[in-house]
Amino acid sequence: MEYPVIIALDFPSGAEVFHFLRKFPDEPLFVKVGMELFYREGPAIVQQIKGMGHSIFLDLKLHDIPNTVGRAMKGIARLGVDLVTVHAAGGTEMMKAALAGLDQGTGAGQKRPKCVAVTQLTSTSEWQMQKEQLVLSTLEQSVYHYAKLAKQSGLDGVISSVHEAPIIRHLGEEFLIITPGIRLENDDVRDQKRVATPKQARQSGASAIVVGRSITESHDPYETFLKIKQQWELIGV
Ligand SMILES: O=C(O)c1cc(=O)[nH]c(=O)n1[C@@H]1O[C@H](COP(=O)(O)O)[C@@H](O)[C@H]1O
Repeated sequence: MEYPVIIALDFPSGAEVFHFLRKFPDEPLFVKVGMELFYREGPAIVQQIKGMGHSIFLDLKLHDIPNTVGRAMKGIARLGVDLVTVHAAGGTEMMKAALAGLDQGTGAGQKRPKCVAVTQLTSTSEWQMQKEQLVLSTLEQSVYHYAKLAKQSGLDGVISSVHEAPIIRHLGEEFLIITPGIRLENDDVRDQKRVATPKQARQSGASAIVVGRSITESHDPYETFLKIKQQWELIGV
């Protein structure tokens, strides 16, 4: 992807986002607006960040009946974002409805936002998945199964941990594999369960990484961002 390091803007308010973005030089970034920020600030925050020249991953992880998801995606496409998410657990009918909604909401001459499916969250362990979701396969099998359903539904890719990226890559070079749960060597894992470094992500065939707190809570976010980008770029593919 053009911008392989996506910064998760997990802040409680727009004011904090702009304070954070001022620490970066004037260059385009790929940033993720998630539920915390979007539910507080609404669609205006998307327009404001877009106005600064950044690409936007609007991560609202839609998971509802096909009709509702399709209609919601129609509205989301009108925001002119670059990437959106659904939960693969919503099923193929729902994922197809999401794409149809995005197509309907994309204006003439605009690009349809890319749509990727969350497989198993990186905060889920295999034990949890088996006990709480009653999915009695390995975690890798579940993620791969969801990735195949996403592909069959016509989606552009998936979100998974770095650990499942190599097997998902069998679904094709063009299929996007976006991997959160990224930590630098000595970082605290916190609520994540399946983590990896940027270097491991690149080596595993990920298309891009999502990094939140390692950058947002760093004493020098821009320097940490550059360090992560460098780790990514140093690995040949
Ligand atoms: O869809 C996501 O972006 C996502 C999926 C997933 O399985 N795990 C996951 O951590 N994320 C997001 O990636 C970001 C990770 O944040 P940090 O753990 O602070 O790097 C958060 O914004 C999560 O919402």
